[in-house]
Amino acid sequence: MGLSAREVSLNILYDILINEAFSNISIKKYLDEENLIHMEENLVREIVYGVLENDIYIEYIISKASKIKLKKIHPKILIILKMGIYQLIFMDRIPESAAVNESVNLAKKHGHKGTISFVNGILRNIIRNKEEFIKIEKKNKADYISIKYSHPKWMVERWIKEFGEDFTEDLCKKNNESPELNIRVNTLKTNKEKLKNSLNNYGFKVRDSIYAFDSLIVENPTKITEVLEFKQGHFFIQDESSTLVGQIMNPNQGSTIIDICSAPGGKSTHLGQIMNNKGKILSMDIYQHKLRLVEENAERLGINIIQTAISDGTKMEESLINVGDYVLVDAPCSGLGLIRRKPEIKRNRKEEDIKELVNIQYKILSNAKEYLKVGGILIYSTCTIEKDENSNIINRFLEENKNFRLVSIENRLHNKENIETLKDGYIQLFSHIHNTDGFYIAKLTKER
Ligand SMILES: C[S@@+](CC[C@H](N)C(=O)[O-])C[C@H]1O[C@@H](n2cnc3c(N)ncnc32)[C@H](O)[C@@H]1O
Repeated sequence: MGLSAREVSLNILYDILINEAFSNISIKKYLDEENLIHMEENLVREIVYGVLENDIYIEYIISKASKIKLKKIHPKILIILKMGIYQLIFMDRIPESAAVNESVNLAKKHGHKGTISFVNGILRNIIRNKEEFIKIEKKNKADYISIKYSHPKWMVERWIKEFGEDFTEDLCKKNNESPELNIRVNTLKTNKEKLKNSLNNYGFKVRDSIYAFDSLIVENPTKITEVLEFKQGHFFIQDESSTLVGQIMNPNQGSTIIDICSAPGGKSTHLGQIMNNKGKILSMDIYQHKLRLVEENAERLGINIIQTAISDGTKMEESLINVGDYVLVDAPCSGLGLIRRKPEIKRNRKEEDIKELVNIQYKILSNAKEYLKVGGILIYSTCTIEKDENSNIINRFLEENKNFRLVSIENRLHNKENIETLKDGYIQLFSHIHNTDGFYIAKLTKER
């Protein structure tokens, strides 16, 4: 007999929390292995994402309920407890008895007599005094936000300093809500209306996105990659924010584009689409295995003007100097704009990483400027909301390169709702304001 939904959830969470696996990859791997019915797959996703989103809060509850310190609890038993508490506190549709019994069954399989009564005791204690356990006794707002919305303290403090308390609370709250899936219509093969109709016929609920011309939002996307239109390359899964990069660059047909950090090819393939598959795109990345994804995606989408090349963007490629009509730096970044989709970022990302990333980003940008022809367009983008990785980088770059300036992107968005910086040549998107991933895009030109 195959594994139960909760056993699969335990394996996935162990993989993510202990082996630092990525949630999307681990979930796919385990769900592909087990043949769970649709409802059970949904339960797995709900428990896995729920525990990851609320990890700090759940640990806070355990620390109040357990005499044994968190670090002393066996990792598997701790995850079983977390899953049990998530079901008890955050899920309405699971009866308390089921949450306890299923957790005790898991403890029987993975622990011993002592751990069984430990799990049983803690969960029953929480049921008896729920209100007491969920109460957050913190006077300091940063501590409160950190526990309530399970974001590490350094992140909350950084954001409070940057954006203020209310903004940070709204952002952290939104980060724990499940995002909708966005797809980009491949206009080389179909159009928005045609694709909408086909997807509606399968029962998918689809609506237009706000800012991007070629994006659609799918409200019930389960198994969308199994439809014929996906296999035939009629669409690509890509957040609206990321689709705006190509839209803002808006390259002319026949141009030469250098995409320095291109894998898995979301933006390169979109640029190929905008250029009507005419011109040349050099898609580079530091990882060979990731470049294979660029090639696979280009093939599925019917784009043949992409040439891939392995290259470290921090090192100068002399052969590319003055070659690009357009250069894209979609830089490696802290990913703090993607927490809704990858909640494990909250746990794995460390504050010290940001400094290191800024160095890499600036080095890549400094090489990128050499690859651009005079009069060409340079786009810098990230999926983060950190000022150090975004506007601070661009301001420093402009300070040190007087031959570059920001270019207005006023007519490049379908809608201007809540965006006031279009004229200034950049945008910073936030999940709780724009309902997209947190994302930064700046458009610059080389004047001489
Ligand atoms: C934000 S992702 C790019 C996403 C891609 N542009 C897309 O739209 O699908 C950043 C990429 O930078 C690559 N990368 C990291 N360090 C790099 C470096 N030093 N040089 C070139 N690429 C690098 C990573 O492998 C990753 O694929």
